[in-house]
Amino acid sequence: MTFKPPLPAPVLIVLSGPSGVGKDAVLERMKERQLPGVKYVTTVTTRAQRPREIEGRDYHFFSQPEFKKLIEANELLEWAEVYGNFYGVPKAAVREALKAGHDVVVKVDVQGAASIKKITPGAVFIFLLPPSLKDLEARLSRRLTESPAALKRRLETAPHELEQLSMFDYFVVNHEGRIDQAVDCIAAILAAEKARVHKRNIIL
Ligand SMILES: Nc1ncnc2c1ncn2[C@@H]1O[C@H](COP(=O)(O)OP(=O)(O)OP(=O)(O)O)[C@@H](O)[C@H]1O
Ligand SMILES: Nc1nc2c(ncn2[C@@H]2O[C@H](COP(=O)(O)O)[C@@H](O)[C@H]2O)c(=O)[nH]1
Repeated sequence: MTFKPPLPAPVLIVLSGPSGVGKDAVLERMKERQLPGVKYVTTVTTRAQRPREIEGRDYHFFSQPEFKKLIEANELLEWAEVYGNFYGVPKAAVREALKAGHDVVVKVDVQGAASIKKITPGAVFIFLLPPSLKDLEARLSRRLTESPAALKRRLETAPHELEQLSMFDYFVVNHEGRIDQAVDCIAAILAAEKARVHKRNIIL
């Protein structure tokens, strides 16, 4: 008898969590650690570019009319208005990366995760959690990117987002000063998902 183990199927990871929990910090560390075969799809936003942000790395920065065109051309896997700006996931980039056999990671807010779950429940939904609301507030404040009013808005939204935990497949706690531990946990989830006997079906 000849035997070959099954080929692992590409996985679509949807990373979500309240603003300031550390999604970008975790993604940045994942990139630094060069997890093999993983592609990160940069999302599109109409939000103003922050001083240290780089076009194409942090976001694709679009004007509102340009964003509207993407919606009309059905080029976004999902889109949402978040804190007064528009954000969306470019469908073609996700599709092409999966087609090339890569595992794909996208970062969205909780409403984005809910939308993607409706479209393709076969994605893997990970909720990044803060150790406490106090830590979340400290992180968002330290980042110095939000006006006091915007900070308040984001912090008031967080408890409602945290109530959506049951929608997710996994939670990962981003403990203070332990980003690598969160990355280890995501890498373990990815490894387990790739070893599934019954593959998840990704429909885009
Ligand atoms: N484990 C951690 N320990 C300490 N500080 C952290 C940790 N993770 C992230 N931070 C810091 O917390 C702040 C918020 O992190 P980050 O910008 O990555 O959050 P985010 O979830 O991507 O936010 P948003 O949803 O608003 O884009 C940053 O200053 C980041 O350096
Ligand atoms: N639904 C979507 N949410 C997205 C997308 N890209 C980013 N985000 C989330 O928006 C908020 C605000 O982000 P910020 O950079 O202004 O702090 C945060 O939760 C992001 O994760 C997207 O394509 N769709």
